[in-house]
Amino acid sequence: MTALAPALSLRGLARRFGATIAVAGLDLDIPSGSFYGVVGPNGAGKTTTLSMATGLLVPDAGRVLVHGVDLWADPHAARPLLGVLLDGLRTFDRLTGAELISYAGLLRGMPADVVRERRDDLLAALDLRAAAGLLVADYSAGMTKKVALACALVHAPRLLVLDEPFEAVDPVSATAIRGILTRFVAAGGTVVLSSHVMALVERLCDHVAVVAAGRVVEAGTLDEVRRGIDLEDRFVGLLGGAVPEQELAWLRPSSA
Ligand SMILES: Nc1ncnc2c1ncn2[C@@H]1O[C@H](COP(=O)(O)OP(=O)(O)OP(=O)(O)O)[C@@H](O)[C@H]1O
Repeated sequence: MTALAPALSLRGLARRFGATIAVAGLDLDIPSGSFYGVVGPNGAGKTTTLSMATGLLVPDAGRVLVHGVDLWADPHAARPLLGVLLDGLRTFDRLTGAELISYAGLLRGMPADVVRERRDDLLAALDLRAAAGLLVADYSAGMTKKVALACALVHAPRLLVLDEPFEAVDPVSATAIRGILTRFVAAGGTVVLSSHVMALVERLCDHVAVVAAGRVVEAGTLDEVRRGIDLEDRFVGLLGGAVPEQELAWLRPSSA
């Protein structure tokens, strides 16, 4: 591990599912201390990339370095550095929210009293105190996302990788999460998040990568990527031509 190493380095990352090439030799460096947004159209390979970058999906090829540590060669050294929230990841939903956070902390080998203290802090910070004793199976989509975020934060990782962390989360909770993440980066942590909400990426992130067809098509600081225009306009300019405009002539209320 070196002080100068990027928080996350992806080199030649590749993965296919049958005939589908989900990630096609993707290279990306996430500087330490950055708030990094990953954007791209549906099916671009973002979730597959983040799954391989966090040890949850075996790559067909390529390397993942977390603060200079090779994740797939030395997972025991790399995993403690990582906090992960992935879209659609199954969780132990027969536990209560409080139990799930405790379980995540204890699994990381943390002392029980520290886990208890951090669990209570996280439940309060994410407005989950009233739901702490409910089964996660009975949580709403936004509450499930918040408790999963708490599990990703409990061991105070150096690098947080979050797939769509704001999806389904109400505006008050989203503000609280933004505050938590901003303070985490200000304290020297690194956040990588994927999102389809360009305004959110522009507001939060200092770097952005645009991914399409399993590759990075543009990456750099927010200003380098958006080139003086809105990120959304830049995104559509880069990729909009890929989606043909299809006239749905039958889609008229009167044509039933
Ligand atoms: N488990 C799987 N089995 C088969 N194909 C998969 C699987 N996971 C992903 N794919 C395919 O890989 C490609 C990339 O999917 P991925 O979920 O990584 O994209 P994404 O950029 O996260 O999309 P979205 O923005 O819609 O969430 C898609 O064509 C998808 O159908």
